[in-house]
Amino acid sequence: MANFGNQVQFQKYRTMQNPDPHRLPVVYEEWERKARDVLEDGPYYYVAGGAGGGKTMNSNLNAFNQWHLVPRMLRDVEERDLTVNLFGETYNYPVLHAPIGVQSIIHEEGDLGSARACAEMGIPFIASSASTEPMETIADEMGEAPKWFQLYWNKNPDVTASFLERAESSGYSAIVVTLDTHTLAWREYDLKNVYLPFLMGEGVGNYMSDPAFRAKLEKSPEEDPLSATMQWTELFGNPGLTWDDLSFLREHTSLPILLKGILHPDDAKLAMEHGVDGIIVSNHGGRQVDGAISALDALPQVMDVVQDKLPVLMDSGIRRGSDILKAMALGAKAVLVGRPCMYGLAAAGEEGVHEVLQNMLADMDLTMGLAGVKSVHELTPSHLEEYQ
Ligand SMILES: Cc1cc2nc3c(=O)[nH]c(=O)nc-3n(C[C@H](O)[C@H](O)[C@H](O)COP(=O)(O)O)c2cc1C
Ligand SMILES: O=C(O)C(=O)c1ccccc1
Repeated sequence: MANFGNQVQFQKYRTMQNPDPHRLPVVYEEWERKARDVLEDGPYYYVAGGAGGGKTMNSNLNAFNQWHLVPRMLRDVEERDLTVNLFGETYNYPVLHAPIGVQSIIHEEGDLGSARACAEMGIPFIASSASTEPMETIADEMGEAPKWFQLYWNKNPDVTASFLERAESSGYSAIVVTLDTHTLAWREYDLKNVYLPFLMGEGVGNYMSDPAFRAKLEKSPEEDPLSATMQWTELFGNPGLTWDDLSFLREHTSLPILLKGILHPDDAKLAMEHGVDGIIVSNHGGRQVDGAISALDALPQVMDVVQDKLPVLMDSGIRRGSDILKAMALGAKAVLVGRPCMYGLAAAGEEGVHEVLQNMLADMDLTMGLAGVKSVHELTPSHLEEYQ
């Protein structure tokens, strides 16, 4: 059987016989442009904007240009292997859908459209704590397909414990704890546009449906949505947490725990000392600390500390197939794709997310083969040259 990339590529060239005037973009930048065309300023900049002046958001992309692949020849790359194993599960591709909140502001299909696209491809969908649909609805929509849950660790331990218990009992197989967003950063465009989706009741599905959250309210969210939203804003983030608090999570879940937002090698060391199961090197797509190190630049330093003791994943800046290969050559076991999926969702709902992921993986598979690499497991820094 032909490899994934060849199949997708051939299927596209074959449409030459009957061209579709409404076909979806192939060029990545055209997805961005399409999203800009269909979204109002508020939601568009909520997705596309970064913290402060967007310096880190730009460095995330530029960092990939610092590294060049050095292709090797005559290495029998006829049958290529893209599968990865994480926490005892084998996944089709080294790619996961990044946790993204408030997807209802992007397209009416929202979280469920993205979740279905991932389910169809066997790509783990990381459901956000800030999804508009409750995690159980997303899980039902996905059936047996792989799914992880992202935790925003809030100020109320009962609500946090309840989220963990709900995630485990509704079939999620890992917990991603996002540490870099205990407070929303200074986001110039959202402030300019006076745009905060939660105040309009978007992205709060897990909270409004949570028994521990509801127990704290005088009136139910159905009776008094505004008070419930105010309660949410007070509870959402917990800037007071420390490393010692991690034991609380372990007590409330038996699932693997990954920490998302690690950039400093000393934090990677602390993560290992505190017994977590995985690390995600990320700066949240440059949406939190403007001027922060790019995620790709942080990766080698984290790898020096972690080596192969824990799986390290990364996100922030993955746009094309070669980006995935570079991140993996520097040590990432898999990558998370964020904004590109949202541009796909904006342009064409579920079909758009599917298309964006499929194109990126086809590009990755073909590029990998052409670089002389037969399996994602073979990728090492020896496939790269740093541009001085
Ligand atoms: C609109 C939007 C919402 C996001 N919401 C969440 C979230 O709820 N939880 C989370 O851990 N990360 C969230 N992220 C960060 C992503 O998981 C990921 O780290 C980031 O998008 C990677 O950067 P990139 O998309 O530029 O590659 C969000 C990102 C965007 C663009
Ligand atoms: O906007 C974000 O980056 C984000 O992570 C978030 C935070 C709270 C709710 C929804 C999304």
